[in-house]
Amino acid sequence: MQLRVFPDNLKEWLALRLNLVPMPLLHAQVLPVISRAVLEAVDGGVFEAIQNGHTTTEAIAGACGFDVRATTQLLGVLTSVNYLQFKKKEYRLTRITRKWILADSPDTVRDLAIYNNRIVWPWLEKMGEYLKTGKGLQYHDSLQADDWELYQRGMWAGAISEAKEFARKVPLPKNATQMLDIGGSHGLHSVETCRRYPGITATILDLPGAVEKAAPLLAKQNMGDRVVHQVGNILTDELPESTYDLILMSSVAHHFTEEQNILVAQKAAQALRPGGVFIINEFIRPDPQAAPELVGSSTDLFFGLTSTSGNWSVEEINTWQRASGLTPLRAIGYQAIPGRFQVGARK
Ligand SMILES: C[S@@+](CC[C@H](N)C(=O)[O-])C[C@H]1O[C@@H](n2cnc3c(N)ncnc32)[C@H](O)[C@@H]1O
Repeated sequence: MQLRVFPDNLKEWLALRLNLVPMPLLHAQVLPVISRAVLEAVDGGVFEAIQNGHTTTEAIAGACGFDVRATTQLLGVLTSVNYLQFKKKEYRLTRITRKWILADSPDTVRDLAIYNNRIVWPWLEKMGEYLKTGKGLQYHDSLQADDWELYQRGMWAGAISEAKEFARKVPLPKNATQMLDIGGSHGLHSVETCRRYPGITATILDLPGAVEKAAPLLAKQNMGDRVVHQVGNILTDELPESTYDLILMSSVAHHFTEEQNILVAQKAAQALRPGGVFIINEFIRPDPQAAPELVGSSTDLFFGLTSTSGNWSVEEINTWQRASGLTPLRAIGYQAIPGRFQVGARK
């Protein structure tokens, strides 16, 4: 996937073709403002205010506790990116905001936006430092209790759009019964897998701060004993031998160094039953010689900054799997999330 600018008319088309438009200003001036405006609007409840009938600028400002003039400017930005429509002095939600942002939509990414607004945004200011030192943050070591809650809710919102597709496509061995979800947090991948395959039960292994705040999210899924949390640290804890048919590690490899990922692959290999499958579910670092890809590249830098690691290529992941005695399977991409793959291997 790529970010493109579409001209509104022939004059603009020509200006773009002739390289007369200073494109870096789009990235340097326009996009940072749009990003922050969207985050503040979600966090401030602009879209829920409109859903609840506050459709004029004054009413939206009143419902959100915002200044009227500043709200006019904010709503202008949101309308320009098709998050809102403006007709007869009233704002209306669009299909983007109704499906993806409203708190009561089953597809909402709202909590990820709130996490990004409150916790992640200040991290981005450290990018210059990261580029000089190569040392990013290790945020799992420094999150406070309230941050853990925003983090876990954010991860839940980020996983909603892929969890069903994960379960539909996962190369599950026949007669599988036991799943381990390393760093599984909210457990949505396990929940959707267990819903699709009634014979399976899942254990979600995660750090104490995560389990404490993710437990209420899992409880809402009403899975009872079929999906349970286990407090632990995959880097220091041992796994039981020949126990699991499916071991998933989703969005965790980008936090770990190569040595740590090799260690996890070895632990997973010995914890799988024969025929069992180990899946690393990740954004993949694009090959710079191939076509540019927006999601894989931006998440690679983001995870470098926030975890001093980053995305890995399919080949790198397969190398860890092979070194642990597993046989790599064909990587499976997502329709819903560009740049993201299930990179599996069988014992
Ligand atoms: C980015 S979240 C991914 C959550 C979920 N798997 C998903 O795909 O949405 C990373 C998770 O890994 C957990 N984690 C990080 N280091 C870990 C470790 N050493 N052992 C177990 N879990 C860990 C974090 O607490 C967090 O819940």
